[in-house]
Amino acid sequence: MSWVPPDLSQSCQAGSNITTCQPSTFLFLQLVSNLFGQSKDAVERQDHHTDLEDFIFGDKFFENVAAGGANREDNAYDFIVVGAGSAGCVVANRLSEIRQWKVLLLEAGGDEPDVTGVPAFPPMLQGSSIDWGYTTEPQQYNCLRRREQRCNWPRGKVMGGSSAINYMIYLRGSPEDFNEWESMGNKGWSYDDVLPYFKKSEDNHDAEAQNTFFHGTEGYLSIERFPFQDTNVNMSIRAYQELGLKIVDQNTDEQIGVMLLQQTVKNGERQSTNTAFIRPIRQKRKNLKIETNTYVSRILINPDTKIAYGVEYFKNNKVFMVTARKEVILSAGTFNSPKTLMLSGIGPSSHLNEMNIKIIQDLQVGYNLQDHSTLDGVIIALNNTATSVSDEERERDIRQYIQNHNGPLSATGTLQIDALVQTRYENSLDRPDIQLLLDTTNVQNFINDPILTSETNVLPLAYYDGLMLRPVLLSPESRGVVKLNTSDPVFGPPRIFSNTFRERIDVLRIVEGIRQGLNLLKTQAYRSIGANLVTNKLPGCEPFIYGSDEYWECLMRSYTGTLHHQVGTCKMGPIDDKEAVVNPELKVHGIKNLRVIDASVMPKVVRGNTNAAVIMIAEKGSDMIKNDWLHHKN
Ligand SMILES: Cc1cc2nc3c(=O)[nH]c(=O)nc-3n(C[C@H](O)[C@H](O)[C@H](O)COP(=O)(O)OP(=O)(O)OC[C@H]3O[C@@H](n4cnc5c(N)ncnc54)[C@H](O)[C@@H]3O)c2cc1C
Repeated sequence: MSWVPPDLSQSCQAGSNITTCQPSTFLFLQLVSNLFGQSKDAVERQDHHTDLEDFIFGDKFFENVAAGGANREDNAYDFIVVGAGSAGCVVANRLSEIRQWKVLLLEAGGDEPDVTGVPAFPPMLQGSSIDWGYTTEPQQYNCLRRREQRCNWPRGKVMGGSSAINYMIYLRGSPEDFNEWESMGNKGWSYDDVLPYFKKSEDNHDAEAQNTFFHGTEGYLSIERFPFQDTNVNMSIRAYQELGLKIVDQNTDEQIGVMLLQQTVKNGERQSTNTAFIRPIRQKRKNLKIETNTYVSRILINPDTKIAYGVEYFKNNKVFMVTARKEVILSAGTFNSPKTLMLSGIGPSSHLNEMNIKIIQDLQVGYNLQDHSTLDGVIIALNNTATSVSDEERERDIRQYIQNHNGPLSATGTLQIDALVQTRYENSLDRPDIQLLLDTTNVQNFINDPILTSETNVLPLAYYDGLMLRPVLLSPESRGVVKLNTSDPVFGPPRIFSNTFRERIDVLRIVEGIRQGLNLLKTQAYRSIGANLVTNKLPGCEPFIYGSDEYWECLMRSYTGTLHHQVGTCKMGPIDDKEAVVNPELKVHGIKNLRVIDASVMPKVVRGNTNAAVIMIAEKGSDMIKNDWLHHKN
């Protein structure tokens, strides 16, 4: 099954006045698909995407299955891991290290196509065949100018999950984030407890690896800088230094400052958790079975004993059941882990009643949703780079990348710079509350049609003539909720009520973040290239004075953005925490032999990009499982 790029014809109408709607973009995507659409994973599997829509279900759905409509896979496993994303790939690797354990890894998507490997390509992965394509529900606080007032919240549906489509930033968060988790009743999750697990997965060969207190060199996951920096990268780092920010390694105990980011890459190629943790063992460990294009619909739980004993899944239009002798581990991510729990009878009783699902355990599944929010629309025009590269230049860059994994396509443009700052609203001593990122953009397209520009943002990050300043809210107060789809709970997308910017403090922090970021324009570095702020007002915000607090708030609510760091919907917490879904050992409260291990368990989002912390959670969770079954139960 080869990769299918996003379908721009959905957005581009005849007469669209932006360049990404021109035929050259369609041809470029076709070229990329031809060159990078296949997967280098060894066995090109014969299975096809399950045409789930063809499967009929309704009120009697689960009764039919229970009555024998399902094929039972008699071959029991010790552990079943649901979802091969950032967490699931790590867990499957670590559990299958124990030779006598039989491990089954089930993934709804297919093999990871080669297109994910190219660092400059993430924009074109969103909306492509390896994205679940979720959107938020329309709300009064956010996404007001987006199509149908919904923001796109992509998630990877592929081996590697979201680590295969993300921007590869490796940033762990502040030590105090983890101490805070512990202070919320999660014993064993302080920074001292989790640091060894960050180091365990890390294989860092850059200079900072010499600081062996914080960095590891023997893990599966390669952490490196990109091999290519264009002139604006170094110029922007100099500018931040002019503003007084120190260059620091933000993956130590010091975050406030600026750095050329560490990335999940190896020799100019992405390291998803599939690439790092599964590829090296996939054909070697006989006790690990991987099933792709396999959609898990629910966890099988005995309602009397409350013991989880397997899963039910769909593949090739057939429904199967498979059993787990020891545990089921749910690693389906922030949206699909709560969804799967609710379909299995674990969730808030009011919602499960409404959905006619028999309640096995009443827990606040789906609540506590948090995200790192940002906005589109604060644009700095540069005079030293061009968006309009010729076909020849693009082909030259592709050739260079294929030959030696170098050149403009081996990096994410200016997105490889990270500044972490504090606003006046931050009370902690040394934790940042705003991340300043510099995304790349095409200025004229954005002025012509900001919504269409973001919908058709598929070209490599390497080609740009403007910077989109993105202040990112690191410690949001707003909390959202995930619920089941009312008309199609099993196969339909979950309903995501993001509640982004519902709390006023979140807006205030971003406003100050914008102002701090715009100080870049005062620096010698930016002045010397004639960089200037694009002050055209965006549609919907014309009534406000450009640059006023009200104008920035209008942009936030109209052109809401996300760093895609949604977490928290199966919150980790002790039994007396009314919102908690899993305990500090990641076991679902009240249920035996079922854990959740993924981004959904974070009680509070870390003040860094979430992939590194998810991988750490998976490393630590795997050790907890080993400890239980090797040392206590057997
Ligand atoms: C576009 C984007 C950019 C990002 N950029 C960065 C970044 O630069 N740095 C960073 O640190 N973080 C980034 N993140 C966030 C980070 O990648 C995620 O926090 C992390 O990958 C989440 O890991 P997870 O294991 O919880 O979920 P996922 O990695 O999403 O894995 C869940 C897996 O479960 C599978 N699955 C779901 N439901 C089922 C089912 N019912 N049956 C079978 N399988 C199922 C999915 O297909 C998927 O493979 C980004 C995320 C996105 C989407």
